[in-house]
Amino acid sequence: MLAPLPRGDRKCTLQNNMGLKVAVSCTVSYVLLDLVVTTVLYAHGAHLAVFREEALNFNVLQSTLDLWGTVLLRASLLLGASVGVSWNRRDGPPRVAKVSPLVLFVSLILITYALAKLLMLTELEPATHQPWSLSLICWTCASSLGVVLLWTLLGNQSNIIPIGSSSRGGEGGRGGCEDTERLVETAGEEEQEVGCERRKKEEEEEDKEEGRSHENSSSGATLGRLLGYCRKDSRLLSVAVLFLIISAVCEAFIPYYYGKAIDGIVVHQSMEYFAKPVVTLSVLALASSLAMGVRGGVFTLMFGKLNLRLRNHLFRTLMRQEIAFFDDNHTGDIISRLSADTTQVSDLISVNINIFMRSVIKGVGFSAFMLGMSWKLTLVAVMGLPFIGLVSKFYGDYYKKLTKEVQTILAEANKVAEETISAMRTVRSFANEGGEADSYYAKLLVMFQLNKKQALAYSGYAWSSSISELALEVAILYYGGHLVVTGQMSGGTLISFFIYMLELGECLESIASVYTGLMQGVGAAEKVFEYLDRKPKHPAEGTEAPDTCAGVVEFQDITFAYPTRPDVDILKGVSFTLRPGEVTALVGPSGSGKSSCVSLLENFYLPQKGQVLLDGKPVHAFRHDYLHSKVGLVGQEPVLFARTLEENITYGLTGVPREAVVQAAIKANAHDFISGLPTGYETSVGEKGTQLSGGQKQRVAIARALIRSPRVLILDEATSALDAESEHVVQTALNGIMREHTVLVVAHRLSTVERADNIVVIDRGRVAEQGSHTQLMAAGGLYCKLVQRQVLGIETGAEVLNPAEGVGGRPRRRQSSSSSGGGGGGGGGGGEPECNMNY
Ligand SMILES: Nc1ncnc2c1ncn2[C@@H]1O[C@H](COP(=O)(O)OP(=O)(O)OP(=O)(O)O)[C@@H](O)[C@H]1O
Repeated sequence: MLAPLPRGDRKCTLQNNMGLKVAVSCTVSYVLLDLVVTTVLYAHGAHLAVFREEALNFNVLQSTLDLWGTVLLRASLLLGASVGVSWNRRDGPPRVAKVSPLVLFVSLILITYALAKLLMLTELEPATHQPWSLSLICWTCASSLGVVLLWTLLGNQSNIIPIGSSSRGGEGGRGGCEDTERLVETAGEEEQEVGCERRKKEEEEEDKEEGRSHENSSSGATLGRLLGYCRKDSRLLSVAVLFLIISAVCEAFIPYYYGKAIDGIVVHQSMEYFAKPVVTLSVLALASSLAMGVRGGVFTLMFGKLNLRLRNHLFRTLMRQEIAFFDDNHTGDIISRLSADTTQVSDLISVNINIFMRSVIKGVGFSAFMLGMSWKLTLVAVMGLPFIGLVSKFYGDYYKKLTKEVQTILAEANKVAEETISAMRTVRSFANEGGEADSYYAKLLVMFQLNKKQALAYSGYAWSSSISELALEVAILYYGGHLVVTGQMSGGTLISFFIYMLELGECLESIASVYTGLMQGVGAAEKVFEYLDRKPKHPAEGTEAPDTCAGVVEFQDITFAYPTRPDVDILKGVSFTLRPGEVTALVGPSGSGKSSCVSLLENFYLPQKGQVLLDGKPVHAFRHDYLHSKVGLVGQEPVLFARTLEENITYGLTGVPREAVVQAAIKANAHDFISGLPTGYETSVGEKGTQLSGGQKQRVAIARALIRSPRVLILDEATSALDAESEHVVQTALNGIMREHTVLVVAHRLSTVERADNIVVIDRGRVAEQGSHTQLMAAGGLYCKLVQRQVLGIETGAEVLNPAEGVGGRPRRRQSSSSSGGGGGGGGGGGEPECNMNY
């Protein structure tokens, strides 16, 4: 038994039923109207005896009885569809929609036939002398188009089928599944599921449709915005457009004068008649080629300017984004927007719009000339064009679908290649070159299968389009020949007409191909604008820049989750203080949140609760450059840039004297190895500093931090990759300067931890305990257990730790560095006592 429909659903059902009824009654009325009008026009009013007369003496060249007959075909198509959708409200409309292309094809044939009839009838007497027949032909064309419209209307009823007949429900058309579940009390669960599945599919289809129509409307807006982007070059653009118009107009006249020249020889047989058009032709060709050259140059210049502006603007916008944006977006995607998409966008203006405008102007000019020369031949050409268009569209859609699939697979293959090549050392150390090559090859094979389909589709397309073009050309030649023979046209005009037609075909082809380019360009522009419009969620808008900075840092009741995983709190109510002249060590198991504390102090992210204060003010309140000159960071795996050592040390600073660079390098124990290099401070370090050892990289990174004389110095495991000797010297240097700074060390070495004034033990995002080494050892808490286990090898039952982790939570560096290749092993040779290994 069915429960009563909720009021909203009932309203919707009624509306949908109404829609279907309206569509069906419109169709039936239209069929009646078509029948009456066609009969009246055929019978020249009420002269019905004509049916009998023409049926008995039918002559296809003179009679319009066959044209009247087309009304029967139209009526049966529409009545059949109406009965179908009324009979089966659920499946009828989709079936009707499915055969829409066929109905369009039939309608085109009807129109073509009507136009052919017009040509046949005008062989007897001019069309103006046969008003009834002319009206009948016009009506047949119009009513055939009407069939397409009504067919679409009936097919669209699939989107608004009432809930009761197992379609979508709810006032807004959403949530149909839930609504139907409420409706059906006794229906089997299985049936319900099937219904829901179908409705989901329908919803998806509709979403796609909505997406497509939205795409169309937004394409115009994007194009407009892009043109607005070129406003600065509006003068240049107007020059380009002016020359484009000049060259297109000149080109449009050229075939006309070809015909005149031929007539001069063939018809007039006089050099005078021949020379005039040849001179005009030459002038036109010269003007057109000159204009074309200027136009091409100016458009290319515009391409360069637009590209420059877009890339510059986009890169600056990217630089402003918050760190979470880069956590969330794949580097490859960002780079592809910066390179491929911006190129496509500039192409859109410089190539596609250029060709599109040129083709449209030329096309209009050619059509006007063709009409002027012979409306009859133009009609024959017009009759063929829709069929060629239909073939192109059919194959074009299929080809586009295949291309999309190929691109998806290609992107996947590129991902494999990118990942493998960027991790080549790891791949080599696991001897997995073959495995990676195989997985790349597997992706390529899938692509090749699609390429085969593409090849097949292309042959089909090339064959059918060239056949249909050839058929049209033959028809034009045949009918044109007839016109020339019957004296309705000169031979020269036929040749001009033929050239025009071929050129028009080229114009239409380039409009079609440029349309794809335009749409791709618009798509790329939308992606670029999406980045350009993106407002950073955590903008660097602080303004504070006090003259003095004491360097007191307070973490006040911090609760923090990464924006990419907002549900997982990494830090939960963390509070501790860093004081000037003191070294604070952060220790704890891996993943406990130590580096996250560093990121918050660097203002990379905003905490959800609490705040990080520098001298009593939140870190985000400081001016971006000020904060980062007062807070220096030596990261866990310092990243160097593919520049010289000096440029790396002075990174982000300008006008730094060499002495300052050397001083910083001396403090970081980097000066000796740098001066030992053949080109010293001018030595390039290679991509990400791969031409240096891990220890050297870290010393350069320390120098980079020290050169700014920061008040707060963060050392995130900074000394872990140094050999014992280097570490000792760096440590001594750091000890010297530590008293001048507030130091936060994410510590992994017992020596560092022991020396710290304050040790903050973080466990699972909370401060487990804090104090000096002696205090914490005496307390016998987590810290004591960690130290005992690591130093003495005593099993303490501190299950919070992974056996491979230490005080700092990191796996033993010696093991990990060897497997990660250049990660940081260079200077980190053996020779350290066991208690000095990573905790
Ligand atoms: N960018 C990020 N997005 C989402 N989650 C992250 C991100 N960075 C770190 N995490 C998660 O936050 C948690 C804490 O990471 P964090 O790097 O702060 O730990 P840690 O104590 O420094 O560990 P380790 O000693 O191994 O470096 C981990 O569970 C990690 O998976």
